[in-house]
Amino acid sequence: MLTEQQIKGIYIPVITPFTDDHELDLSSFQNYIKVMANSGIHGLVINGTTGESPTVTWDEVEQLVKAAKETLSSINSSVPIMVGTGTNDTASTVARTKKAAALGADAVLVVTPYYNRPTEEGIYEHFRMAASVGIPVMVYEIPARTGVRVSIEMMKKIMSIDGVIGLKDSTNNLDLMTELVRCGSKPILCGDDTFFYDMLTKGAAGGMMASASINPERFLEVYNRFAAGEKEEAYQLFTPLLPFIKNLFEEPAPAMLKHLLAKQGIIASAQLRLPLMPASEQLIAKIAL
Ligand SMILES: O=C(O)C1=N[C@H](C(=O)O)C[C@H](O)C1
Repeated sequence: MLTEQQIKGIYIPVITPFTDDHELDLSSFQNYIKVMANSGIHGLVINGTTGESPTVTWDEVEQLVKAAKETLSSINSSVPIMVGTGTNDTASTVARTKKAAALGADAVLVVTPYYNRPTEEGIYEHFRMAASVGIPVMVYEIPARTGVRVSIEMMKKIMSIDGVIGLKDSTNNLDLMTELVRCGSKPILCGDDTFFYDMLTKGAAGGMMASASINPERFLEVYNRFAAGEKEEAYQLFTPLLPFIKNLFEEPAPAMLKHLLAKQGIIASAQLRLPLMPASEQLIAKIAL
């Protein structure tokens, strides 16, 4: 199981490859997991936003976790696996969290409950219940997608729950993490790729970023330089990545990411499930590998 100390470095929220018939493509998935794990990244996240969680069934998530574990063991890799189990229903979140624990996940990623607009007390209870299962919980705050923004005071309370080991911060600004770090918070990973360098300077422990799937060593180098105290070098390495990151998210993710992974030959097809659509020809023309 993951510890707070292991929440650092580059975590890859993995895509879910589909065949052209929209079925799971486990063979591409296993190849992709192997490439990511061999690159030296610090962790993998299955069924995050990048994994198209809204259109992947729980039964499919279980197949993905089993396939990833099998691949990692075949290459003697100890890269930890985090599984997205958060929904906007506390009971189903708890049930999924129990199932992820039974599958041997190292931690779970639980998003702030979206759509039903709970009170802050309700959100606190949601995370408390998820953490009570006994597998480490990483909180995922992404207001632009959930439609709710947890106050800084409430996030401090949520972070103090036993079993919560850190926060993936996709709030699109530095206010939350600046205050949490000031109070000596549990580790925070940047979940908003363009902010990676800025968040490192404010005390982030690393990043959980979809863009790091493409040539992960570029992001690892930024992190390693920064961690070694070579901040200017890290900045000089990160700045040229920004146009690539912006293009990657210009259209709904992970369309462009899947296109690039297919182009690199890591997965067989860039297929998505509706309502997500393939990357446009205009965007494809903008990004040369
Ligand atoms: O897969 C995720 O989870 C990620 N979420 C962020 C988002 O959805 O905007 C971006 C991050 O790169 C990965």
